[in-house]
Amino acid sequence: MQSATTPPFSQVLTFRPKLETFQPKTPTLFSYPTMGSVSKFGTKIKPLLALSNSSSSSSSAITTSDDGFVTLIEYLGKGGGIGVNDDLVVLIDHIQYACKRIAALVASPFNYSIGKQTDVPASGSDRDAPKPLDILTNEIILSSLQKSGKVAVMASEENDAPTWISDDGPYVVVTDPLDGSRNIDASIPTGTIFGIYKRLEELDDLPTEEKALLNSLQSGNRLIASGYVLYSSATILCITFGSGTHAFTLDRSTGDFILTNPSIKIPPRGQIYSVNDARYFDWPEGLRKYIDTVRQGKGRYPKKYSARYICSLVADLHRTLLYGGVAMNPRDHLRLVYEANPLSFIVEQAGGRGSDGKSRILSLQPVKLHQRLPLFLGSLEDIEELESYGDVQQKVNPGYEV
Ligand SMILES: O=P(O)(O)OC[C@H]1O[C@](O)(COP(=O)(O)O)[C@@H](O)[C@@H]1O
Repeated sequence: MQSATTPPFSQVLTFRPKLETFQPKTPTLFSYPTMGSVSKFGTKIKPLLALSNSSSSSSSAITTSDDGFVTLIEYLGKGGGIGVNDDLVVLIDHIQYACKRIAALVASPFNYSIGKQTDVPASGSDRDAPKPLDILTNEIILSSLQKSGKVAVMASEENDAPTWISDDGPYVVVTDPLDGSRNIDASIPTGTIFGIYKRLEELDDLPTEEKALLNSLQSGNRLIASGYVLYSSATILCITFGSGTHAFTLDRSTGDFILTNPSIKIPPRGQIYSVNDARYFDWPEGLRKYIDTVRQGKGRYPKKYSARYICSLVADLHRTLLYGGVAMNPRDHLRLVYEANPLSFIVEQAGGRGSDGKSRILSLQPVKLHQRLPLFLGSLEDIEELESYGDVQQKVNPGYEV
């Protein structure tokens, strides 16, 4: 039953937050600094280089504008995204727009009442019961993909089957519109994940349902782009087109994603493992040994590791990408098609590895849209060491409640 203060779900679906809504309408003590105005405070910040852990030559192909800042779309237009054609730029532009709307939504004072509405019951398929915000963000992404005119089919965590959009759309998009939505009431970071494939033209004559599914079950090896957007203290869009991994930070004053971390290189070793270790006694011997070893500083890297676990895949991965180490979920929980594959592509393009504990994720052939698997993402040497323990996939799954 709806409470008196909670809008009905149908109204919630028409809730369309705009970024401008969150700009102060009356003068306040604080006004958003624009990127251009930052230098007035005495420090000329160059986001292109300031946050980069890349080599200086890697961004030399990109021409910066006068103020030294490059937006995502400028970056694509100026040769940053090698092999990115106009169709793909249009698609990315629509995806970034959808993600800005989601960024506003997850930060909105109204999402509390939206989140309080009764969860939609799980369907018969192997999907978790979606939360209202999962459905809303799914609608936002779908609407942007439809408007782009560039998408044949969207496969989402929130739909039992892929949604056919247009016969002549050149691309296939797989997505988890709002990962970590269970964290939302506590304002813990969440994220959107997406992967882009080319439409398989050889399937064009098949019945719609069949070609929608087969297009969505492409192996991760065939991804032409993938990315995530992290909704945290900053909103960060991290993307790869197969020529490095690059991160852009949302400038809320202009609504632009600004290139802040070009050519991210994940450190070959980190000192952080990220896992829900309340599950320790359900883990197999190999995984327990690995964690016991590195936390005592007795592994190949002779330093004691620290634990960090946000329980929000995008946030845990983003930290891992920048600081190194391993982000993992050893049980069959995360999804191959729209979580593991896009994120593995990002990690590999940054010099790391995505594994199911035995094999490279991107070489796996998906057989089901909502297929689950153990997932290990991170620094190359850390993942290789972890895999060497052999037995790291958790088979026991008593159906945890939180
Ligand atoms: O309960 P666990 O095993 O710690 O799993 C937590 C993981 O589940 C997730 O919340 C994803 O689950 P959903 O796809 O159901 O949202 C991740 O963000 C997080 O890393």
